[in-house]
Amino acid sequence: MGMFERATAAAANQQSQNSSRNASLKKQLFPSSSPNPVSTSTAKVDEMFLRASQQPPSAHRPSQFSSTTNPLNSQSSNISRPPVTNPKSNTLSSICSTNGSFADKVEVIHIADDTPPPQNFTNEWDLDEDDFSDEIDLDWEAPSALPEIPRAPPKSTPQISDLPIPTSEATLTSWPDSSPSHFAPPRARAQPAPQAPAPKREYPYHAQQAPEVVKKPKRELPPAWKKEQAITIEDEEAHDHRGISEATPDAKPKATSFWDATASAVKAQKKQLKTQQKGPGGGKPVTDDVSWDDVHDAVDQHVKASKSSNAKAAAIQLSQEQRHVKNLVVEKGQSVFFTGPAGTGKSVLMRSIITDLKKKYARDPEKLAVTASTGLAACNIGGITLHSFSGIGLGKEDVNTLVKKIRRNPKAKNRWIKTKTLIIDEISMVDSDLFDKLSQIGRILRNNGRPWGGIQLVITGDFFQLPPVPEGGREHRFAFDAATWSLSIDHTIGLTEVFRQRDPGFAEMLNEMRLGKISDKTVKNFQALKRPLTFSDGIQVTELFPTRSEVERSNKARLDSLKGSPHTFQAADQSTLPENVREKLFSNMMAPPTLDLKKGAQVMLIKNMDETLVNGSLGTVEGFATEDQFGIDNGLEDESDTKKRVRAFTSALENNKNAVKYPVVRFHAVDGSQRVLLCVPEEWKVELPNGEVQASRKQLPLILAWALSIHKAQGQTMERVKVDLNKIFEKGQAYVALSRATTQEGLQVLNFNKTKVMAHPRVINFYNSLYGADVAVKKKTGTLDDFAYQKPAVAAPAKPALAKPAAAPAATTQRRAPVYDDLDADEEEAMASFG
Ligand SMILES: Nc1ncnc2c1ncn2[C@@H]1O[C@H](COP(=O)(O)OP(=O)(O)OP(=O)(O)O)[C@@H](O)[C@H]1O
Repeated sequence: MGMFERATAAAANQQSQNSSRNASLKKQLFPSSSPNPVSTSTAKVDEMFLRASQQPPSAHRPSQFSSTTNPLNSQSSNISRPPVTNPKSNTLSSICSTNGSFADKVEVIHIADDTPPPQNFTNEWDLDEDDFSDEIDLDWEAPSALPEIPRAPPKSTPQISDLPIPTSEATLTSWPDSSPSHFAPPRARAQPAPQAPAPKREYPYHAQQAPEVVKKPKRELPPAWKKEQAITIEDEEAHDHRGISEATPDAKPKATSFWDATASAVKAQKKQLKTQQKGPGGGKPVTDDVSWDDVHDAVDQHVKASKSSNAKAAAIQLSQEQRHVKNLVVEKGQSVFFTGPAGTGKSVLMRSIITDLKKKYARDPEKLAVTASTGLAACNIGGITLHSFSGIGLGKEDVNTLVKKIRRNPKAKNRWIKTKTLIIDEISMVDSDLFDKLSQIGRILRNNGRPWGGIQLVITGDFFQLPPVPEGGREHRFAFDAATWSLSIDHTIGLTEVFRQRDPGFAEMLNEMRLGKISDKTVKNFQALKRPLTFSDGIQVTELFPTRSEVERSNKARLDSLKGSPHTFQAADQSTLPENVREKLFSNMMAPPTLDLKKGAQVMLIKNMDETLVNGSLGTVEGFATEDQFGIDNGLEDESDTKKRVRAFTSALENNKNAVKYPVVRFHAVDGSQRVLLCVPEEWKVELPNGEVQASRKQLPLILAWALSIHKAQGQTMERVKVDLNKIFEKGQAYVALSRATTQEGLQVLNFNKTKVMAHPRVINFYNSLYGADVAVKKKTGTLDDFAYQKPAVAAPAKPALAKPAAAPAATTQRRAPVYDDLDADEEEAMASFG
């Protein structure tokens, strides 16, 4: 009997043992399950939830289902978002320098420099086996038989309820949508002294070659501004907010200098200065593109950003169920698959887990491999694709051929041997064949008969969201269909607490949609959302489309309708990957290779800047300005005539027409305020686990945002969304698209039709093995309180059902030994794995 047949038989056997427990299982909403049929686990899981519910609601929990938020006042779930712990969050610097940007013609900015790639830039690429043709293992053959994969052993797997509930409220994690770079330790730069006016500018690229660039004069206002404004403020309240809300720090002593001033004091100071400078024609642009208002606002935001970066970083506190999962992974070393509806904090949790695992493996970082099914998802968590990690290239060959290929690639082989914990994000887009192949490859390369050669797996994703790209028109084969799926995972855990949508009614509608069981009431509610949305701040809803071409067409048409010539910003890319792979990788990065912008263009921020300007924030381009217009150290420190200095500053604005002009964007921040920011280039990197950079792109952290693809929207939280269901053609698309919205007030749905909302039947079956879909629809968004409330009604004998393996019921009849014959030669599809 072959290995996989044995695995299948084992699962079938287990399934039959557990079948009697199914009925009671289905009464449970999102139990934690384990392949280990330990009968006592259920009670303990229930107790866990009971304990959880008996604890007073913690501060981090949303006022769950208690109020409907309005995108206009932004009292949304995002308000409580903590700031990003981002050493670069206040960086408004640029590495670009292009002359002639004031020319009144089409402007192409090449965000490039002549800096050679960083030293750790690698030219290794695991896909091309020819690159490693002189390897020693050419004649190696995989062993014909490996030890049998152990059947779900009667191991003493700790049950979730056995685990100590982390009591520390100090479970900190960075902002969920943080760029990978935000999790890196800050680059070496001087800690600002207590009285330091502002952090030094950071030049990500130049710093490596030209340290003197870092020593460039600080970005600060001319001293004249500081002095004059500091001494004229008498009353913080007596100022004009110009409609821009701003938090005033608690009980701060009266400011004595500009940089020590409270935010509102700064505002008042600038108002006074503005009044002086505007003169009778106040508000008129002082350059072709940017008005004084823009400049003042941008200075203001720069001050805020500086202050916030120095302030103590706030952080999301993980919920109790999130902490449980993290504990299982980090402390207990268990292989875990955690799933849950959109917005339940899977990404937040995964980032927190990665942070902790990085600490755990600080001495040997290569023990941790962070991967995702697609390049986009990988970029979002600072990892690489699963294909890239494993060194299988397109992965179409059979296992033995792939093993040989990896053995010829020392770095890939090393990764397989060294990795102790493998993170896989967006599992919904991983194909079952790939999962089985990698599991088998791990066994062979690590000479360990356990699935994946004993590597701890930490997997997340939601199978109701975008599925794997179908190959050659055949049916989707999900990772949970893999023969080795349930054997590879100790615990399957469903997160239940929805953070993104705080309106219980809306969360309920989405949950019905997710499960494909939509009540008439929900149909009516969705149909009522067809009304057009208009917002007083002028920022329009972002329309989500299934295809990239629709997105490009829509954005282009809107841009063309604006007056003037576009300012074009070209990305600066670095990579030594083979051209086809590089192209695919770059084409799937969030930051575009070319970005055309005009005054009036609607844009979305694609990096976190601080606590309220985050990945996903929408804004409008107000104009274009040079960096120097926002921070000039013009050597006037010693002069005493402040008015003269102000005039000098004004003149500097006029004279800096040779510097590159970047977009000044007025953003709709997540706290409901409007904030203006000069957007300068940022950098994105794709790195191997050992820190080697495979590819990097420098580009403005902006995309046009009248339209966005559903693929790129996956994982985003958006305040204003428009979806036309007539355009939807794939299962999961409608759910992904609609579940991006935080509120109904910020969602417009055209042509809502029940039949357009397609949940894959096998996905439904799979989740039915975790909880009853009927129960879930009724319970909608389950909470820990729901579990506690249910407890008395659950008969004690039903408890053992929770110990059932996650995928057994759905997979038993469909599970099959993997067939590794040549798949359809669809290069394009396979390459999609890289993005
Ligand atoms: N413990 C928490 N406390 C407060 N807010 C949270 C918490 N966890 C997540 N959030 C917030 O919920 C929103 C959704 O989180 P996240 O993107 O991690 O969800 P997700 O499950 O990954 O969603 P999707 O499946 O749609 O990608 C974010 O705005 C995030 O800040």
